[in-house]
Amino acid sequence: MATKEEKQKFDLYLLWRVLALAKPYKKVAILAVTLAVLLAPLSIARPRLIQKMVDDYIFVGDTSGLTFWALVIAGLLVLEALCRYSFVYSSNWLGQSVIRDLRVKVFSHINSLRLSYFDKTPIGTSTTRTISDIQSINSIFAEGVITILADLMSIIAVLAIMLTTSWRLTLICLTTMPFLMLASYVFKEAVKKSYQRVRTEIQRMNAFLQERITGMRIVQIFNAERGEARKFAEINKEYRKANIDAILYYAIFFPTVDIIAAASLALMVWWGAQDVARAGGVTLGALVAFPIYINMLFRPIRVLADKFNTLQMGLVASERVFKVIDRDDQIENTGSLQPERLRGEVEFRNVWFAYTGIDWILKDLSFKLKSGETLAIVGSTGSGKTTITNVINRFYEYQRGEILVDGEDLRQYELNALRSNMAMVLQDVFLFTGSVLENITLRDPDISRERVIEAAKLIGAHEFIDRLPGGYDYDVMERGATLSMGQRQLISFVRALVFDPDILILDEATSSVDPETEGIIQYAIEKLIDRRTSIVIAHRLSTIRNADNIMVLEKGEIKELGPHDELLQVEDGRYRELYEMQFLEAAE
Ligand SMILES: Nc1ncnc2c1ncn2[C@@H]1O[C@H](COP(=O)(O)OP(=O)(O)OP(=O)(O)O)[C@@H](O)[C@H]1O
Repeated sequence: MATKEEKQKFDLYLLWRVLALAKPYKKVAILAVTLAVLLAPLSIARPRLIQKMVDDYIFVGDTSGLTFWALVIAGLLVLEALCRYSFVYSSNWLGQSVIRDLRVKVFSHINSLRLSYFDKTPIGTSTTRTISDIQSINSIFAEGVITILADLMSIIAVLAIMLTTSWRLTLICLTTMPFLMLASYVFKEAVKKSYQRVRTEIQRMNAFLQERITGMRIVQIFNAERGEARKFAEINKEYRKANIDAILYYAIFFPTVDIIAAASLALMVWWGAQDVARAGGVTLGALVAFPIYINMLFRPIRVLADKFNTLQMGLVASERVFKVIDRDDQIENTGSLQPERLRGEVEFRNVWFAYTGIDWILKDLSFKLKSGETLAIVGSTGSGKTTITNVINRFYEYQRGEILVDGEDLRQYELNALRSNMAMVLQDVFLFTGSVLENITLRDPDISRERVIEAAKLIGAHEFIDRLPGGYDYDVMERGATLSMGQRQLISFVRALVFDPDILILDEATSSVDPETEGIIQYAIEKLIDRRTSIVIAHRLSTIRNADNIMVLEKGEIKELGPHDELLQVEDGRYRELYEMQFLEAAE
């Protein structure tokens, strides 16, 4: 456990790090701080002038200068309003600019993390970090540091003017301070706790909702709506309770401060009136100005405790965001080879791989693919087929052995150069919200519409895309929900083809489609793998038959490897068994 001192040091470090983010906006930051400092004397000038008007003019029955001073007060009011507007605008502008930059930074960083990070981190967490946590950092600028500074400045200024006006009256007013301090402390701690609960509950609610909506089919098909609704109602109830608790503390605290302020005022009037009557040191003007001073003193104190909490919460959020940014979990990218194109030779030499520890998923794998060859991988579920494709892409790092591409170690290639020469078609096609065209080009400006159409025509997808309302501009709903499985697959084939990869990795979908679509897909795959090195996790008899080699994988080991005809000859062979049981049956 960190000691309180360590915690404070850490908070200061976090604060410094957050403030350092404002470096590119130094001028605006200086402007905001200057305005904060300027506002304090500006706001106390008014009551001071009122005091002067009472004492120097009204009290002595001279009305000659009243208009002038009234105009000065009005002018000051306008100036203060302008300064306050500029202050609020500049501090929020600063906060929003900083978090805009930070969001981009976090998003880019998340994009570069290894896939293993996402295996361990729920999607909801990454979204929370990029959106709501960063939003809280804005409050450090907009409601935290600079406004706290402004409030402190105005407290100091008010106290100074009060003391110079009448130190006795000031001391009378301050007798209630210990009560105020105590109330602020209790409030601050209580609200902090309930806000922490609010945050936890909202995180739970986010995660729950996200998962249920994603898995809506399962919920509905198994009639789980009622159970899920009950669970949701439970989380919702906790969320409501945490919020109400927080609001309750505000409801108690603010009237308490008002009562304390009223007590100060009452004490001041009681004592001050007697003093004026006695013709002591207090002037009538001071008695008129003091209630305004008291109001000005209590107003910032009233919100200060709350602002410290906001600052604290902003710091907690910043700690989480920095944790993501500091995560050094990228795939090592130290290679320097950046070939324009690859010949497409792939070789595995005694490759071992485990997702965790020594739980080997790939065991001593060795095989070779010549340029332009197709390798079909078959094997039972969980045998490691997808894993092979994951390590070639460097989504995950293999631990032992060597993978060579065109005779060079995979790690010798610059990651982007390597990946730009490889394409992957996943079984579970993922489409983003946007047009068909955008889903194919992935917003790469170098890929023209003509090229997309050409690729679509080549693999026989053009006709179906053209028939969609709007054609290539047809709006794909989230994850492509409005398209059929076959259509989604075809779009992902075009996507792979326009990138014209030298090595293609294809995870064939197992979902059955109607015979006509099946024909189109089969044709598309043939075109796709034609004359380029391809590794296909194969489920179609046609793909397997056409492949140069077939690898039968079992528990991460190669059981058989060779061309279709050769493997079929193996007596009691695994491929022969699979072929007869699975593929022939499916084909029939
Ligand atoms: N991200 C991961 N983290 C940890 N273990 C994983 C991960 N992905 C896969 N595995 C494990 O690795 C093993 C091989 O998985 P893989 O996905 O490569 O199998 P597969 O042959 O492609 O199976 P399928 O035909 O069902 O897609 C499985 O036991 C699986 O549980």
